[in-house]
Formats: sequence, C-alpha cells, structure tokens
Amino acid sequence: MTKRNAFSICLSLIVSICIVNLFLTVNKNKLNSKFLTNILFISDAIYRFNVNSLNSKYVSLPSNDLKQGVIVKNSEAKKIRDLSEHIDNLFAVLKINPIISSNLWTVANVYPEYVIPRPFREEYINLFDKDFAEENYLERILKLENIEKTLEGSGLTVFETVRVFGPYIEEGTNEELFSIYYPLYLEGVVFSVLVIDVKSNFLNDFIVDFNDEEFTWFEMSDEDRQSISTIIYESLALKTEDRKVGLTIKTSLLYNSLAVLICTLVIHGCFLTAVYIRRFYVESSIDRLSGFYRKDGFMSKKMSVSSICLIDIDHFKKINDVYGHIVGDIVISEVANRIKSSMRSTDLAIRWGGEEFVVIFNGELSFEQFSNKANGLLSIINNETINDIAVTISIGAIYSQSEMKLQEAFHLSDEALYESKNSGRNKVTIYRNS
Ligand SMILES: Nc1nc2c(ncn2[C@@H]2O[C@H](COP(=O)(O)OP(=O)(O)OP(=O)(O)O)[C@@H](O)[C@H]2O)c(=O)[nH]1
Repeated sequence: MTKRNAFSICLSLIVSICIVNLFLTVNKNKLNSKFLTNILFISDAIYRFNVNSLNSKYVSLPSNDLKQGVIVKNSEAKKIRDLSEHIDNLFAVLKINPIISSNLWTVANVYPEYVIPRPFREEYINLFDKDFAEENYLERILKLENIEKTLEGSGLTVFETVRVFGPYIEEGTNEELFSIYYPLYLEGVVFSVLVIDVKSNFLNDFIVDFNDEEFTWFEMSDEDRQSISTIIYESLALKTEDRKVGLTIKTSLLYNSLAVLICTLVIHGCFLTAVYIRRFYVESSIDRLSGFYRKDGFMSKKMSVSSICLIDIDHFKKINDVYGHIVGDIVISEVANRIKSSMRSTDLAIRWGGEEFVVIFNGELSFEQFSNKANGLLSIINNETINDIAVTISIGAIYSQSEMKLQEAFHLSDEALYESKNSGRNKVTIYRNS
C-alpha cells in the first residue's frame, strides 16, 4: 500500500466517523422532536374530545341504537351522552398518529354508569360486569389509578392528573397493553375518564418506522424500555421546562461500524477516482515524444509569464530528409531530454510545434541568470552530437520584470527567434521588456 493510499484511508476513516456521528446526532434530535410533536398532537386531540363531550347532547336508553356500542352498568343508565361521533373521530385521529398508529387498541370513555369503548369487544362486557360489580365504573377507575376527583386543593394542573399504566396483559383479550388514563374535569370535578389503550410495542414500532423513513438504525434503549410509562407521562403531562423530553435511544456497535466502513469506502473510492481522473488529465496533456506539455492545454489559458525561451531545432527538415523521420523523432526526443535536464522543478516546458519548444521560467531570476540559462541550453545541445548528427538550436527569448500574457510573450520571443535564425542560427536573442 502506498503512503498516499494509507493516508487517504486514514483520512476517509476519520471523516466517516465524524459524518456517521453527526448523522446520528441530527437524527436523534429529529426523532425526539417528532416524538414530542406527536405526543402534543395526542394531547390536542384529547382536549378537543373533552370540549366536544362537554357539549354533547344526552340520548335515552335503551331505545337508542347507541346501546350496541355502550356497556351499561346494571342497565341503570337511562340517559347517556351521545359521544359516538366524537369518539370515532378521536379513534381515527389517534390511528394516524405515528406514535400510536396501528398499535392503537382501544379508546374508551368511562362514565359512572356506562362505558363507551371503541372498538366494542364482547370481552369488555364480562370484564366490566365482573370487576365493577360493586362500584360505579368511574369511581373504580379513579380509585385504581389514584386519580384526583377534584382539582381544588390537589395542587395539580389538569394535565398532571394523567396516568400511564403498563405493560399489563388485558384480561379476556390477552393483549399486552399500556393504558393512558385521561381524566376529564368540569369546574374542577372529574366527570369522566378517557382511556387510551395501546399495544405495548408501540414505542418500538415508532422507532422502527422512523428508521425506515430516515435510514437510521436506532433501537430502544433498556432505559427507555423500563420507563415507557414515565416517558409518556412526562411528555404528556409536564410543562415544557419540566420535561426531561427524550428517548435515550441506542445504536448497535455492529451497525455503527458498518456505516463507518461503507462511508470510508465511498470517500476513499471518490479519492481514488479523483486521483485517476487527474492522472488521466495530466497524462493526456503530455506529449509522448518530448515528455513536455502539449500546446493545446495552454492555448486557452490566460496564463501570465515573465521570462520564456522559444527553442527551435535548426535545419530540422534537412535532418528528416537525410536521416529519415524516425531519426528525426530521436533527435526531437533527445533535444527535449537535454532541455529537461537543465530545467528547475518550477520551470515548465511545452512542445509548441514539430521541432519548436517553449520553456517558461517561474520564480526569481536575474537577467544574467536568465541569459546564462538560455546560453546553457544552446551549448547543452551543440556540445555533443545526437545519433552522430551535429544538432544545433536557435533561441528567441523574452525577459520581463513584469508579467505578461503567455501569447504576448510568445510573439515577442518569436521575433527574437527570427533574429537568431537570420543571424546564422545556433544563437540566443533575448528581448528585455521593462
Ligand atoms: N521527425 C519528425 N519531424 C517533424 C515532426 N514534426 C514536425 N516535423 C518536421 O519538422 C520540419 C520543420 O521544418 P521547418 O519548419 O522548415 O524548419 P527547419 O527545417 O528546422 O528550418 P529552420 O527552422 O529555419 O532552421 C518539417 O519538415 C516537419 O515535417 C515530428 O514529430 N517528427
């Protein structure tokens, strides 16, 4: 593994850990805020039900059809509140609440002498007949759940009288449930209790649904599992500032590691692709014969330069004609090699034409140094033959204190080159531009 690869993997790993942590934190907050918002929707729906039930009319029993959906204590109730529509509405609203949704089991409104459950189950008739034989239905619930009959003197707000009980197995149906008891008060005195029964798995299902929507892998923590009643009570009953809102939620180490691994592979893959694309781009911009950059990449660039040399092999056509094109190629390649050997890493060489090259000198360079470099190029070629051929070059150069566009520098160098060629070749002509 190369150093660069190892570095990329380490960096990808660190970035992935940060991304996964951030993702989980953001979504944990999102889950808790979704939980709280929907708890408040439940409160809201119950409040509306309360108002509606206070304003509902009374209907007579037993002649009314309503009796089918009502459990009446010893047939004593002669008049009951007509709550069918409101309780059906409440049931429908709770059914689409993401916290409860398909886990909604029963909604029941309990009055002293009658109970209106939705859905109506035959098992409830026996249950109420047996358990509530001695007392009226409401009294029994208030006693069992320790709910205040009157608000006055209790020091509690209406919301704080809510009770959450569970999990327990419901007699008759054998369903494992949580029950939320919501007492309804009129002028501070309780007149009814609304009971919402949900299957015990509701909170777990809420988290699973969230996972499906948000691609998270949250699980209920043991802490949450043991305190579902408290969590629901605190969210429903307490004032915002008193609420310790929130599910603690956990994530498994296995899934966390998997997420980090996938993330690392993706980031590292992107890095490798970027390196590959860059290499492809660089390689495709290199001239194969000389190893210099190709001219096309620089034609469009609005590059600024100060000093450049334009180098042209003398009588190259003759070399081609006498020794052949292949030898001509060898000469081009060797001339390029020799130029390259006298360049600094900051300098840049471009094959500008067939046997014409441009060398751009970057960084600080005095005129004297520049002139020495140009003359050095001349002698590095003419000092030693190439394939037993005496090869010379001519150079036209521009030396400038200030920067100018590459195209402009090239034109000036071309004029200088013309002078070198006209004055016998194997020469350097430098224009100074101040
Ligand atoms: N072998 C070879 N020849 C090339 C290549 N590219 C261009 N040439 C040839 O280079 C020659 C350039 O000749 P000219 O432009 O007339 O210049 P010259 O003969 O060098 O004469 P001066 O520049 O005036 O000294 C042409 O014959 C081109 O065919 C190449 O890649 N390989």
